[in-house]
Amino acid sequence: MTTKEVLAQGGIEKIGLVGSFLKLTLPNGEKKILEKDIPEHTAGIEFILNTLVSPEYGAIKSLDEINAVGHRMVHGGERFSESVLLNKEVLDAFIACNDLAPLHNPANLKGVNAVSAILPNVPQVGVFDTAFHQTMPDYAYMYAIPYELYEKYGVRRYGFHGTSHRYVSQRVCEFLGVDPKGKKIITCHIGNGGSISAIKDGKCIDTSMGLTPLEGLVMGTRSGDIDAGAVTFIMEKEGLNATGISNLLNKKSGVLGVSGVSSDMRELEAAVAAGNPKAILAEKMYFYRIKKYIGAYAAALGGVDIILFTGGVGENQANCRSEVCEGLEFMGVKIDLEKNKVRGEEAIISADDSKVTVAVIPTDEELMIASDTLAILNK
Ligand SMILES: Nc1ncnc2c1ncn2[C@@H]1O[C@H](COP(=O)(O)OP(=O)(O)O)[C@@H](O)[C@H]1O
Ligand SMILES: CC(=O)OP(=O)(O)O
Ligand SMILES: [Mg+2]
Repeated sequence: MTTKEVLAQGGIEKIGLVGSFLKLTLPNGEKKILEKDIPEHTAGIEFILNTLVSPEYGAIKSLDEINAVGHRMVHGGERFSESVLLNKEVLDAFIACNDLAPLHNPANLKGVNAVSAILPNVPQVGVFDTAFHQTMPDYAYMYAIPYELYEKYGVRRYGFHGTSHRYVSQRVCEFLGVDPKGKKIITCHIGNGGSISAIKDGKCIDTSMGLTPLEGLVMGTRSGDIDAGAVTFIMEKEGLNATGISNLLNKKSGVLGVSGVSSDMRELEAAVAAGNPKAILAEKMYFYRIKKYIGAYAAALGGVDIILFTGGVGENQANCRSEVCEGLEFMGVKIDLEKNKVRGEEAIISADDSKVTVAVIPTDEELMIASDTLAILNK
């Protein structure tokens, strides 16, 4: 961690399915796919650790070299406003949030348990997606529904991708050589899931995701904002129960649902280039929603100094950035189309005479997790 050197990077896909594999990037940049039957998460963690120490791919010589393990944990509710050392009491509080993120939290816990089983004496740290957003004021995080639903079940807006919003908002200030104090920043994390945050003096004051990662932007397969009246209407017309409507809005909507083509923005771009009208519509909706949130957050912040793009789409797709910023000249946003051609690297993409600085900052949630873990270890 002194040099922040990446020794190995990778992830397992298709756990419990046919054709599961570990995708690995070696320090020299070489990519490998290691196919392996991985029925559940503990076997997956075991395979990762064995790969780390194997002579062929070995990044380390022995598991004894691992001083700590940091985990991305998605929903920490109101309990966690910063990263914490994991112990039984903390994990019980985390499990209590399972209902709020049924897709993410149980999987996170499996990762923790697997590491505990294999490396019982190594400290583990939890880094929560929701933590950075805990500074939102109540009038931004409350829903206008009966107050007792907040008291009984914690129904409120929490926000997600907080580790990414925290990293890029700090990093952009380092990159530009400015102090976060006094700065108004809008961070656009646009990946498979997408969210936007408004950040004042380094603190989050609003973010587009809510109780769950469904609110806000149009995403790959998620609808984002939708009239709750439309939700109950569809449930009645289509005879859907809670699970049915949740699947429809989380997995079959967004650009996939509108275009019928794909949830992947590269494939959507290809369909747009081929003139597919539904793909063109889906793309316009996707960009328009981002623009609306930028306008809203400029108002919430009382102005904006920096707008930045991150995430798979935000880092790579130039026309997303230019379409989103088009027409925002009135608020001092002027993109330089030549500079905007950048892909996956830190850059300023606004014109020299743009009042607002627009930037691309590739996110690095892993570095944030490692840094938090080290800081807690050193405490
Ligand atoms: N070179 C690229 N050009 C356009 N879109 C890209 C590019 N690379 C990745 N993407 C898009 O980024 C999205 C995935 O973003 P990512 O941040 O990896 O998602 P997540 O972490 O939420 O799974 C996909 O829609 C993908 O098509
Ligand atoms: C919380 C969330 O939406 O995460 P992801 O974008 O990784 O699905
Ligand atoms: Mg991501």
